[in-house]
Amino acid sequence: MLRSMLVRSASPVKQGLLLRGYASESIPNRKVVILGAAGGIGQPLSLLMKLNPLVSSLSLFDLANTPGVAADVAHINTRSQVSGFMGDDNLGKALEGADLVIIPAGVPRKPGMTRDDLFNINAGIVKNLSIAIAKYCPHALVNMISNPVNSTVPIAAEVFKKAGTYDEKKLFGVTTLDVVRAKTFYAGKANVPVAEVNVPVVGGHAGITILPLFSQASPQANLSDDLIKALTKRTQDGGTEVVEAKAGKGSATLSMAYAGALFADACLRGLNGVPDVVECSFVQSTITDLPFFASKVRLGKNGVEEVLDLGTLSDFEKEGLEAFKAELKSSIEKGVKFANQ
Ligand SMILES: NC(=O)c1ccc[n+]([C@@H]2O[C@H](COP(=O)([O-])OP(=O)(O)OC[C@H]3O[C@@H](n4cnc5c(N)ncnc54)[C@H](O)[C@@H]3O)[C@@H](O)[C@H]2O)c1
Ligand SMILES: O=C(O)C[C@H](O)C(=O)O
Repeated sequence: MLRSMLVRSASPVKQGLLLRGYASESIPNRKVVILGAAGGIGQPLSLLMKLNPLVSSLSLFDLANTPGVAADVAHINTRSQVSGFMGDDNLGKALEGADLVIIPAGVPRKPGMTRDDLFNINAGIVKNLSIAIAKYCPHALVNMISNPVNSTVPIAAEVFKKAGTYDEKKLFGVTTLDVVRAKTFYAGKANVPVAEVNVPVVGGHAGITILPLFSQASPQANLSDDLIKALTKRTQDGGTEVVEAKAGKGSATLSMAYAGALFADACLRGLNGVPDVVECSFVQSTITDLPFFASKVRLGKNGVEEVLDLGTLSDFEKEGLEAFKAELKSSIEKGVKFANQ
C-alpha cells in the first residue's frame, strides 16, 4: 500500500525505479554507449535506452547524423543526460567512462544474403570499434548486435586479448531477438498468454545454429512433433522473414531494438547487484566443445556470473545441436582468423 502510494506520488524517473524495487537514492550512475546510434536499430534503441531509469548517461555515436538523433531523444524527460558524437575522431570521447557499450554498427542483409555475407564489411567495423573499446573503456560490458554475431563476438574477443583487456565475463553476443521470436511464435501455437512464456534459445545466431529448446518451454503445451519442427524452423528463419518482407530496405530494426533494450536492461540489473537475472546470450563457454555458445547466462556485478548448462534436450534438439556444430565452429574460427591477420 505504502509502496503503491509512493510510486503514484513520485516523478516518472522515481516511479520507474521504485516499481523495479530500487530505492531511488541508491541507484548507481551508469553510462551506456550505443555505437551505430543513428541506424535502423540504433535510433529506436536510443529511444528505449533513454526510457530506462537505470541509465544516467546515454552516449550516442555514429559516423553521421548523431547530433540530430541525440538532440531529439535528449528532450525526453527521463533520468539520463544524452550526448551525441559523430565521426571516428570523437569515438574516444563517446566511450570514456562507459559501463555498457551496445554495438549495432554495420550493414544489414538484403534478400538472398546470409548473415555471413555481411562478414567482409562488418568484421572490419567491429574490429576497429573493439580496438577503441579496449583503449577507452576496457572494463565496460559489450553487447554485440552486429552480424554475423557468430563471428563478430570472437573478433572482439581476439582484439581484447591482443590489447590485454579481455575479460570473458564482459563480452556478449545479443541473441535476445531469437528468444523474443520463439516466445511469440510458441504463444501463438500453444494458446497461452505470451507474457508468461519462457523459451531458452541456444547455439548461435544464424540459421540452423539458432536452436530453440521448446521441450523446456513454459508453460508446457502438448504440441505435436510436426508443430515443434515448424516452430523451430520459423524461429531459425525469423530474421529472413523480416528481410524478405522489407524487400531490400534492411532487416529487423524495431523488434531488434526491443530485444537489445531488454538485454541491456538485464546487464544493468546484473551490474547493480539485482539477483537472479538470467538471459540467453552468445558467450565464451565450456558447456559444449565449442569455445563460444549461446545458452542461459546468469548476470551479475561483473557481467557473466554463471553459464548455465543446456539441461535435458529432446531427441530432435540433440539432432539439431549436432547438425550445426561444424558450421558454428567454422564461423567462430573465421572471426578469430580475421582478428589475427
Ligand atoms: N543480433 C541480432 O539479433 C541482430 C538483429 C538485427 C540486425 N542485426 C545486425 O545489426 C546491424 C545493424 O543493422 P541496422 O538495421 O541498424 O543497419 P543500418 O544500416 O540501418 O544502421 C547501421 C548504422 O551503423 C553505422 N555505422 C557503420 N559503420 C560504423 C562505425 N564504424 N562506427 C559507428 N557506426 C557505424 C551506420 O552509419 C548506420 O547508422 C547489422 O549488421 C544487422 O545484421 C543483428
Ligand atoms: O536476419 C538478419 O539479418 C538480422 C538479424 O540477425 C535477425 O535475426 O533479424
